[in-house]
Amino acid sequence: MKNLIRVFKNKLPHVFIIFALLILEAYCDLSLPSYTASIVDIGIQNADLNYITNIGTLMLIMVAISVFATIGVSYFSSRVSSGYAKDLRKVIYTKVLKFSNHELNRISRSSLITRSTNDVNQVQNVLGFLFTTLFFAPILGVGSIIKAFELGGNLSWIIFITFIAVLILLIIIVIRVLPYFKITQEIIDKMNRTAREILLGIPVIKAFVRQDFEQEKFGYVNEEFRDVNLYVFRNLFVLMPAMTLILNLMIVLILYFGAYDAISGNILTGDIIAFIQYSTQIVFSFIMIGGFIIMLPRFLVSARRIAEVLNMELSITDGDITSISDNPTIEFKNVSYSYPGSEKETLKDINFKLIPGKTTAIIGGTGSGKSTILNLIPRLQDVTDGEILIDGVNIKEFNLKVLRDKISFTPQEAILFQGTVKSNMQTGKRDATDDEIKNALNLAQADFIEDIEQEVAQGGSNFSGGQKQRLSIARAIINPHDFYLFDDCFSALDMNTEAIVKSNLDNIAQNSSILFVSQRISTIKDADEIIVLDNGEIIDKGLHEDLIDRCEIYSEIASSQMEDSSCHL
Ligand SMILES: Nc1ncnc2c1ncn2[C@@H]1O[C@H](COP(=O)(O)OP(=O)(O)OP(=O)(O)O)[C@@H](O)[C@H]1O
Repeated sequence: MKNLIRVFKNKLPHVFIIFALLILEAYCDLSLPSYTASIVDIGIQNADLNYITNIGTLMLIMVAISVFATIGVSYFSSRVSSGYAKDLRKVIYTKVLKFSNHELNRISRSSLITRSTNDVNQVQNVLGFLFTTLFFAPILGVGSIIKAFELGGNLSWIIFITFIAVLILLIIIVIRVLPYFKITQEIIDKMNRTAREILLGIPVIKAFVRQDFEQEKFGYVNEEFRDVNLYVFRNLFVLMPAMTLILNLMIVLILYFGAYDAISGNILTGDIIAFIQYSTQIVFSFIMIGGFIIMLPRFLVSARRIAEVLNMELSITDGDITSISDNPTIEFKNVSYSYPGSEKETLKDINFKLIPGKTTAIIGGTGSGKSTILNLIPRLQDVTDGEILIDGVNIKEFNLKVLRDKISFTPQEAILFQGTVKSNMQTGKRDATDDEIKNALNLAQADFIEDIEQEVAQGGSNFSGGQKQRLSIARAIINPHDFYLFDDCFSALDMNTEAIVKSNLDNIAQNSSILFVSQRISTIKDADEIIVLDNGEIIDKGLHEDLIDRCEIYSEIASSQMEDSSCHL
């Protein structure tokens, strides 16, 4: 929770203003019943119109000040709560951007969305409520109790009984709904996850005619959410009528016993009216505090879920070295890797070097660990054993930004962002000029782009798979880097285009290290070193011609591709 409080610190000046306004509001509200009593007991009793007018004017002024203070409180509390929600969302996203795959596996992406939207909203709502009620209720409640006791000591027991009744009611409701607040947030996570999966899988769902099944799946979560909400609100809805009943019973009791006291001369009529007003204010304070107590568990559940994100220990930490020499060598030294929670080693004792000016390629069957090797270089995940060295220094010792600035990484899935072709290219080079963008598009053979201001839909859904690949290659080569990592991102290019793009790449990256991952022999056959990976282990390394002769797996892949696609090796 410390992180949540830290974010709140800059809101404190406004909180003090709110507090001052609340005291002003409470002072005005507390003075009104006394004035009413004076009008009844002095003004009406003595038929003194002048007195009634003076006190009445004073009451109007108090009401005006109270209204002014209420408006001020609402204004500042909405400023504080919505500003806090904005700051929270910002720190959550800043933190999430530092997450490695390890952290993203621990808190799912759909849960991260719920936490930064719905959970932050819950915190915002409770915060707004906190200022307008919880701060105000004790001031008004305690003030009213003092005033009520001053007026009618004999009737004070009625307030005590009312307090006990309200307390019992609140305890019953809190016990009944408390466990359901956590469940509600978890069901929202589940609903987001299901909806996201269905929306992303619409083409597959349609192709396999699975609409009914998916509808049923979503319907089930939806109904679960409705049932929990219904239960919670059914309990909460009891609160208001029950509170009104208690309030009315209290007024009847005061009138009944107050009448006895008035007849015996122990209390004045005006004081009974004022006593009723103070007692009503006391009950309203209880209601406000009760409402807050009911909202509190929901707030705590959401706050804890946000704190879990903010407190998440990062598995990838920054190193201190802030410079890397030009065109360094990367060396994998006895590297092994296991995914968190998996007992199996995905990579076992990997050794190879990326040398400036040379092209290295990795080939291997599905799931052999090719992408995992690539992810280790920009430290998207860290080795579990062994080390990766840059010019002899462990990559963990370098500042992450400095390290990643050296690397151009193109993942297997071509990821484009909503915006324009230009904005996507500028992800590769922030200040890329139009000419640089056009040149990169040209080198990547993305000649289908007529205008760099052309719109890119979310996820690049308005481009074909092959077009997306070319755009992501253009983005990767727009800025010179020391290392170019391509994870199977030539697979949708035809042989001719692939050859042109690779030759362009060789020209612009003459002194850099290039690492290709591919399942296609045609992509890798010209590499200076080809690494054959099988089941997480390097089974051979060398040139295409040598591997064809001596490596059984490599020659099998090569011959199967010759048969399948008449590829000329
Ligand atoms: N996030 C993950 N959590 C657990 N296991 C994973 C994760 N990602 C990959 N793996 C496992 O690690 C192994 C290697 O995966 P990797 O993606 O590196 O293979 P690959 O050779 O690139 O496969 P492909 O050619 O299909 O892209 C696979 O068995 C896979 O199941």
